Amino acid sequence: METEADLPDPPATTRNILAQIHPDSHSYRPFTSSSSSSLSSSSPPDFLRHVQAAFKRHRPLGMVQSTSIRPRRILVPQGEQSENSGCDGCLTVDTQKSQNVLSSKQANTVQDLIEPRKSVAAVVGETPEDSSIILPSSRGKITQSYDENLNPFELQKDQTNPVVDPKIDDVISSSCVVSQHMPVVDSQKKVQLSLGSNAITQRANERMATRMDNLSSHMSCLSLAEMEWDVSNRVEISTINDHDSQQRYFQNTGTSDIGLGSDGGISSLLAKRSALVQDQQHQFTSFLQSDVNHPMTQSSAVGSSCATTTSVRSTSAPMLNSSTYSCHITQRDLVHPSYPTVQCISETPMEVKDCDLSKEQQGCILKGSASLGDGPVNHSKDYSRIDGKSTKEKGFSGDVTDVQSQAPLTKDSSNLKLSKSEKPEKPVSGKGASTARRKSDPELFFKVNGKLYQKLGKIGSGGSSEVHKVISSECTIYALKKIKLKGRDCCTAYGFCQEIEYLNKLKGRNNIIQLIDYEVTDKNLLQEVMNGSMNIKEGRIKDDGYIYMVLEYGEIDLAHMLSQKWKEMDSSSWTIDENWLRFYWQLKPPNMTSASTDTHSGPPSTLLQILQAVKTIHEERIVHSDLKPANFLLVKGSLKLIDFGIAKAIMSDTTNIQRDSQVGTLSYMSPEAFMCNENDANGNTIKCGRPSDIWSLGCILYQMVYGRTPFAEYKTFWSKFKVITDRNHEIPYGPVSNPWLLDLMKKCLAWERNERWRIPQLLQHHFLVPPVPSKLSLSQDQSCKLLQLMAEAYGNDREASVLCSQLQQLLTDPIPPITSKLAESRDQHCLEGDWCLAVLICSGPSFL
Ligand SMILES: Nc1ncnc2c1ncn2[C@@H]1O[C@H](COP(=O)(O)OP(=O)(O)OP(=O)(O)O)[C@@H](O)[C@H]1O
Repeated sequence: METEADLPDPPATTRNILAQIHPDSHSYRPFTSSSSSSLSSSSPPDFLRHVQAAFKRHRPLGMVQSTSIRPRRILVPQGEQSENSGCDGCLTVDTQKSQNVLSSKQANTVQDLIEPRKSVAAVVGETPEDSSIILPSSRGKITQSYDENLNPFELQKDQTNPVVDPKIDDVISSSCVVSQHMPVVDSQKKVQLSLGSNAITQRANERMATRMDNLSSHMSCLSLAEMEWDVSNRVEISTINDHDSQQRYFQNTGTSDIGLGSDGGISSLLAKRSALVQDQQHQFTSFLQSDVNHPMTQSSAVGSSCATTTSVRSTSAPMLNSSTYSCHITQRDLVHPSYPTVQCISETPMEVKDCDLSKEQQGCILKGSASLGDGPVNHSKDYSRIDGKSTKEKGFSGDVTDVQSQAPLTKDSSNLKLSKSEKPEKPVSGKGASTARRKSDPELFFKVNGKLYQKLGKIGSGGSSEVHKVISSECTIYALKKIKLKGRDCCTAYGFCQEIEYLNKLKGRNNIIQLIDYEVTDKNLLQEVMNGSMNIKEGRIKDDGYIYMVLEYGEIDLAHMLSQKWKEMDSSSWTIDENWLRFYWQLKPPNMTSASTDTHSGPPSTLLQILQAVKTIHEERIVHSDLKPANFLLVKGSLKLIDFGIAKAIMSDTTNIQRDSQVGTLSYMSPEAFMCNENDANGNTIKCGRPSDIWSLGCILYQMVYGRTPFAEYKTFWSKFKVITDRNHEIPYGPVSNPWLLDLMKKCLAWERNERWRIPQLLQHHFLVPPVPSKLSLSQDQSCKLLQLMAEAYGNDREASVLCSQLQQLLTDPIPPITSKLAESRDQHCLEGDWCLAVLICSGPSFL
């Protein structure tokens, strides 16, 4: 058992407090003007004012509670046993008797009284060393334990003969209201009123002083306390700075009285206390209600220097991540808005740290501080916004500030860097910034089907659209294509809607850009396209309609990839470096025999990917009509085709599309695209189809090889038109070391569209599927001679002789059918003479 001597001297601050509370103490007489008689005779409100004043000077503590708000205490095992349990003079009253006058709620409050006895060690330990607050990290919150049942007016009843159960220290420690003479209900539901001696009182005073000191130091750490409220599933930050309410609270508490010395007195005490508690609860509830419209609603703090209490319900509290903060604003912030310190609680359990107001600019949402002088702030809203999860649900649909702050989180910062081609969006600055951010400011956000996407920068603007880099509420980067419909003719507008249709059709195809979401503000237009009931109307669209398409984000397009490479080279001395081409295209190793990407596991070449993408759409009977390097995007290492704005579906009874207008990018346009819908020399209508896309592919390949398009020197539309539509015009091909490459280009750029190779053929072209190189370089004659010799060597072996003669035959004419077992295992490439000979030689007699 601890002795008095063990107890440390309370520091001056505590002495002051204690003296105000216990003016009879010889050691700690704070106010000379204040005597025991004067104090004991002072009215309850006076006394409360002393207490309040003392606390104001020292520690801000939250202390009110409504019926619906249940404080959570930290439950840490209390090692200390009751020192005077069973001591003489302890008046024990079975609480059962008191239950008569206690409602169930009141019983709860009594239970609350009990709880501190068990848990108070969490707040204040027995010694200064162990008095440090051990915050349960798993809770992820700070809990301030307090008890509204402690009635400071009970002090007056026993001023001259203070009786303190040592355990009351604990109660006091866990309470925001200090009471020496509180009846303590023990865990066995006994009410114990200690009627101790002066010595006990003295000791208790000292212990109390110690506790107060400890409490003071704890509260200096926890000037802002957090309580868990069961009010709602929301997190609420609130502040009380309503002095009237505080005053009312104290005045109300001052109306109680305690009768001691008899059972009835205890009952009376409990009854009054419960009435008091009810009143307090009522006061607080009405305070909360009356504060609904107050800037900082739902406060739980009392005292001029104790302005803020924050409720964070651990189970429903927002997930605060490393870059979001919930901020607790002390009253000094309220009083001195310029005061720089704001307490922020990070998600890291129980971590309380100071952060600077500048956090706001960094994305820390400090609405409270920002709005301290400005008017209402709905903190719960703020909280839900800073919650990564709830933001997903709510924040993005409502308020945008958190999006701003949350968007460029650390998820993929590299993604957030704007590429050179991206122009950052105009920052909204100045006074209007915060206001602007509160709403879904179109300057900063796109809204597609009610979902907000924050603009990160403009990627580019095509002939018909603007494309922006955006971030969604899930922190995913997308490209958002915005097409303005106003001023477009109907056909063009239909075309834009058809792009959506095609992209929907191509969903899941990994070489086509994926459409995530879209919105056409002109619903009729979309409907007509989707129903196929388009009426070609004269005139242009007058309404302010837009098409929004949320697309997978591509890091770079092929055009930029190529131009970067070309910049590295001196264009005047542009020569084909086949090794570079092979590297650049990641050509398949020569020993691969199939162009199909499905049959090998290595990375497919760029060219293969281009062809595969076009194959995909051609299989879906879609002609892209605008193939060019800029329309192949690199998305996570894969080339994907974009921009189906002028794509056309091929009708089922034809292989061509009917173009309503001449479209495409001139440098890549096929001759028939220029002459689409005109009549040829035979009077047939010229139509576009898949070969048109093949021509464009030929232009891309040409550009990759030579660094310029085939008709680059013809600058104007008419000169281009003239030369491209001229069947006699010879496309210049510079020398290339690989004749297959030259052949591939020519196969694509055949003027006659029917002469152009189709995608399946191109995929088998020797440039992509190089022939197996010969291992031996024997001439045909030499090979035949060798076979002759072998046949002779086997002499009378008729079967061997037949095989040799068949092989000889193959060498001279590879077409005839083979009936032997050699034919069963043959590969078409293997039928060439040198190879067969090699097999024969290697296999020897055993093969034969
Ligand atoms: N999903 C995307 N990811 C990244 N960038 C994109 C994406 N879609 C388009 N872009 C960029 O925006 C540019 C214009 O896009 P797009 O080609 O779709 O628009 P457009 O108006 O049809 O252009 P144009 O008619 O000139 O071809 C592209 O060149 C490309 O750089």
